[in-house]
Order: sequence, then structure tokens, then C-alpha cells
Amino acid sequence: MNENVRASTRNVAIVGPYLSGKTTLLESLLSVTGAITRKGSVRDGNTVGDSAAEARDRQMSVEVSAASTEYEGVRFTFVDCPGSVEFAQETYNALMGVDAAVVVCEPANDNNENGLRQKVLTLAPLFKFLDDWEIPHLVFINKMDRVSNNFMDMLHALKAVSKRPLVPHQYPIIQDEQLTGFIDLVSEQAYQYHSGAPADPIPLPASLKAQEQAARAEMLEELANFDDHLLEELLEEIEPPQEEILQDLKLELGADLVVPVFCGVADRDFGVRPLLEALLREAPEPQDTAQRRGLGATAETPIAQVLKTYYTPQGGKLSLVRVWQGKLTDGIVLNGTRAGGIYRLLGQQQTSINEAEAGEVVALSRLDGVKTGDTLSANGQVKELPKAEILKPVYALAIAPEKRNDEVKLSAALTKLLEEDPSLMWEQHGDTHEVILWGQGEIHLQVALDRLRRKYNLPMGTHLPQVPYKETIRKPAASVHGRYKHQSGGHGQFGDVYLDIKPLGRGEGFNFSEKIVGGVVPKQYIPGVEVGVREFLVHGPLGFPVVDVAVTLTNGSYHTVDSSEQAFKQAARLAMQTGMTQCEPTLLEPIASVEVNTPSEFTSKVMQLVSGRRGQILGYEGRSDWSGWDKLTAYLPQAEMQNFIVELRSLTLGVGSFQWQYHHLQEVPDKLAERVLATGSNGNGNR
Ligand SMILES: Nc1nc2c(ncn2[C@@H]2O[C@H](COP(=O)(O)OP(=O)(O)OP(=O)(O)O)[C@@H](O)[C@H]2O)c(=O)[nH]1
Repeated sequence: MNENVRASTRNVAIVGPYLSGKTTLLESLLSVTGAITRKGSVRDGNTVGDSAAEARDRQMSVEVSAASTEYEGVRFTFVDCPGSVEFAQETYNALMGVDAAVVVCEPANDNNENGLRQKVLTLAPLFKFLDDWEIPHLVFINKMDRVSNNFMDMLHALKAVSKRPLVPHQYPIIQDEQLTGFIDLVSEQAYQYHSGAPADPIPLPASLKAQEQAARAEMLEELANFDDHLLEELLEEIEPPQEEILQDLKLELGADLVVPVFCGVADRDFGVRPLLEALLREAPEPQDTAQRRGLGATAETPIAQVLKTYYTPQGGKLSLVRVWQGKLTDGIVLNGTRAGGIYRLLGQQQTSINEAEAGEVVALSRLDGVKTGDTLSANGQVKELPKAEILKPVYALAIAPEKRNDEVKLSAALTKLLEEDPSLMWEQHGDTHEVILWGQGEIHLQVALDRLRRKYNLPMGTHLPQVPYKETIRKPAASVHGRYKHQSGGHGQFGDVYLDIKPLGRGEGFNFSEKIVGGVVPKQYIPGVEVGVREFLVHGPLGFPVVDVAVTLTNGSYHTVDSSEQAFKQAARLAMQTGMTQCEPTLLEPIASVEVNTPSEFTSKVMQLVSGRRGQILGYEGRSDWSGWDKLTAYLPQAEMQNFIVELRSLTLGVGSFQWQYHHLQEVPDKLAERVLATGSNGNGNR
């Protein structure tokens, strides 16, 4: 029975670049399968896919949204993914749990080489992910109502960003610049579209015969590359039977060897049924996906993986999971936590069910402590399933609750936000004490801030984070004197020290030593001297933590009654105060080592961007694992990183990305240091 249930399920992610029509396609799929009776629109904010308030406000998807429906007795669970690069983590997490993905894209407006290239480049990172993880996928070229026929041009252009060959499955029929139907290249049957009704078979238009044959030949040749029998038939000019072509499409799509391409107009339901048919007949079944992942199709131990975590506006927690193996039953305990309930989703609508079979994508409630990406099992001891790499944060804002008493609530709310979205991060900076929220871009953080306000009643103020400058010294100072003498009735206070202060090499930190001879500073007071020095160095003469300095206690004196560790601490601070100003204090800034990934055609522009931001380019090379892409390495001052991702994306059609990590401290150039010290700003938006 298990087998049957699994075989009658398909889990399909709807992915693609920003605004290509994914949510609209989902709405259409749900409408033609009868899951919804009235189609919503993105503009009216009433779609199933964009039901979260944050998505409606922006008319864009900001998180994945799952919706189950039925078609021809098969349960389809579609996962509508956001297209914006800033929410790519959502898409990647969801893709780990589906059987196939539909890549929705638009044809190019300019049907010239440049226009096509630009259009397909926006798909490159997504295709790379699908190719790397071998996730079977098909392409739906949407918005075919907008431009005249460039279906095959678009398909050919897409080959530049796909490792797998693209195979036309349909050929569009365009009359008077309007898409009116399509030809199925397997059956060579033409169809005419009708709004709100299935397409009708029509005779194949004679004017399209030649193009149709060329497209069909292209499909067959690509399929034959993986099927010797078909190849022989083609060589011997034998017409292959339709069943054989369909069988090849199924096998080769299922093994992620080819990418079939469809077209349509999602907001008029054109091309949506043929797409569903293909998903029904050609997309891999859940047990095949499980087997390819090395999971037992018939094994009983329940194993599931969390694809997405939601905290609902009512405060409940829902974990969207893919059941890989076994059966989830009501009240099941997974990783030590009892699930509150099992639900099928239709956007924000939940339908309670008693159990979920292997192969299904369902939501579980109240799995406290469980995060997106986690592997769940009854004993909590199975091997972690592979999960999408967590994107490193590239954009930061300092945040503070508008109401002071909310500080305690904030960390609990941030923890929940991070459970929902692992590409967010937060920290309380050790030097600046600011709470920094890190993420993938401006909109990503704005959405997180909206959630804090809406769901957790935590309105937040934001500002650009301070650059964690430090300071050091350029020159030594010898025998700087500090004497602390205080008489206030009773016991006095007396400490007296001489210190040598010396600059250390970059990165050497702080060093304290002593060369006291003859007990002029008794042993028990020396720790007090070190504490005094350290405390002083927290705020150097320029106002920043001091690093790369060596201090040696060389001499001093004491008083048998009035001396104490405390007095020596004060004496050391006084000596440091006098001494450090003689040492030419100088400002240091953090430098990050960055690795930028960009399509090669933008590499020179990216180099200009990096140099224009005081970056030091270390080199660049073509990526061995990504044809047409370069990896550029550089050192970049952290003070210049605030909007770096924004500019990088605007130079690279949104696809350039970078990773960074702190690398070293470096002296701020004198002129800039003057500006930072005088105005608290480097003139680049950062403080
Ligand atoms: N002309 C035309 N417009 C369409 C079609 N499909 C969608 N749109 C419009 O394209 C815009 C974006 O549609 P969405 O469905 O929100 O796109 P999306 O890919 O889900 O967007 P994100 O998830 O935010 O990336 C909306 O204004 C839709 O009405 C289509 O087939 N033809």
C-alpha cells in the first residue's frame, strides 16, 4: 500500500527568477485542478502563494509557500519559491525535498543576442544549484503573450547556463503575434488554447510544419544521446514509437539528464494543463527520488526533513517536511519532540490529516527546537540528510527595539526568525555593543524587521552598523611615569610605576611583561599594573580598543602601608594616559578577505568596483566548476562593505555574489582617518 500512496504523489518546486510568474503559475495550477474555485492575482494580493502579509505588501514572494492539490488521482504538492536572490536560501532549502522543479522564466524582450544573454544569465545560479544537486527539472517559458515568437531562441540561449541539454517538448503556435496554441512534439498534435478550458486538438498548421520538424528533431537527437536504441532508429530514419519517446523523456528527466522545455501564459492558464500532464507522466515519483538519495523506499523507520519553518501570525510553529521514509502518524515523536498535528497546506490554509506516507510533503506543528534543514526521525539518531549550504550574510543593519524594555523579548524573537530562515544571522558586537542583523540584502532585512513588528510586536529602529575600528601606536615610549597618591584620612593610596610602551607587529595583540629588580614593585601588586594597562587599552586615545602593543613594567616604588593592587592599577592607567599620546596613536580598520563570483563579462566592472572601494585585488580566475564565471579574490575594508552587495548585484544583473571573512587589521589612510575621527564617518555611509 505504501508503494501505491507514494506513487500517487508528486512534489514539485516552482522556481525561477524574480517576477517570472511563479506565484501566478501556482494559482493557475490550483485553479485548473480545482483546489481553488476563484483565481487570485498577485496585484490584488489574494493569491495562495503570496499569502503572507510581508509578501502581499511587496507583491513578491518572500518565503516558500506550499499548496497541495489533486490531478487525475495523484496528489501534487507544489512549493512556490521566491525568485529574488535575497531569498535564495528559501528556494534552496525547499529544493532539497522535492521530486522535480519547474523553472519558470520569461522570454527576452530584446530578441537579440545581448537581450537573450542578459535574460538567461539571471537563471544561472539556479541552474547551477539544480545541476549540482541533480534535481530533475523542466522549464516553463512563461509570458509568451508579451513578445513575438522567440521560443527556440530563448531555449537555445538557456543552454549557455545549463549543464544539462534543454529539450523542446512543445512548439508554440503564434498568430498575429498572439500565442494561440502549441504543438506537442511527442505526438505532433497541435492544440488551440482556450481561456478557462482545456486546449482543443486542431490540425497542425502547415506553415509551422518545418519549424515543428526541426524542433522535434532537436528533441529526439538530445534524447538519443542517452538511448542507443533511439539513436539507431534515428540513424536508420525509422520513426520511433511515441511510447518510446515518452519513456525516454521520463527516464532522462528522472535521472536529470535532460531538461524538457514548455511554454505558456500562466495568467491565462495557457500551457498549464500540458505542464501538469508532463509532471504527471514524466516527472519522477517520490520513491525514485528517495532511492536516488540512498533512502529505503520500503523502510519503516520514519525519516523526514524540514524544508521550511513557519511561525504563524497566531504564534504557532509549523515545520514543512518531506517524508523520506516510513509513515508519520498523529502524535509521532520526532527528535524527542511530539508533533502537535499533521497538516496539508494550501498556502496559509491548513487541513488536518491523521498520517502522512513516505513521499509526501506535509506540515507538522509544534516541533519545538527543530530548525529548517534538520533531519527528523523517531529515535533522532539517523544520519543527517544533506542540506543546502547556508548562504553567508552579505548585508547588515544595526537594530534596536523602539521600546527599551523590549530588549529581552528581542533575542527570543530573533531565534525564531533564524529558525524560519537560516540565511539570517544576528550578533551583539563585542566592541560596538550594537545588535547587528545580518542577511542577504536590504529587502531581506526589511522583511525580517516587518516580521519582528507584526508577529512579535517589536518595532525596531535601525541604523548602519559602526565599523569596529581599533587603534594602535606607531612609536615607542620609554619609562613613562604614573604615580597615584591619594590621602583621605585613614589609609592612603600609593602606587608608582614606570612603563615602556612599544608597538607590536600587526596581529600580535597585546603583551604585558615586567622587569622589576629588587622588589621595587612587590610581586603582589604587579597584576594590578597589568589590569590597569588592559583597562586603559579598552578605549585608547582615539576612542577605540588598542591592539598590537607591548607594555613592560620597568620600575616603580611602593609604600609599606598605603600601597595596594588597586593603587597600582590607577598608577598604570595614569602612565598609559601620558605615554600613549607620545606613541603616535593611529587608527586601524578591519579588512575582509572577499571572494566575488561573477559572470566573466562583468569581471572588469567588478574589479573597478572593488578598487573604487579601496579594495586590493589579489587575483581572479575562471571557475573550474562553473563555465563562464570568474572568481575574484581581494582584500576589502569592512568600512566599504555596507552597500557592496547592492552595487555588485546592480553591476551583474543581480547574479554576482560574494563571501567574506575577517582577515586582518590595517592602518586607515591618514586623510580618511582624520575624517573618521572628526565626523565619526568614513563618508561612505558607515560610521
Ligand atoms: N503578461 C503576463 N504577465 C504575467 C504572466 N504571469 C505572471 N504575470 C505577471 O507577472 C508579475 C509577476 O508575477 P508573479 O506570479 O508574482 O511572479 P513570481 O515569479 O511569483 O514573483 P516572485 O516570487 O516575487 O519572484 C505579475 O504582475 C503577474 O501578473 C503571464 O503569463 N503573462
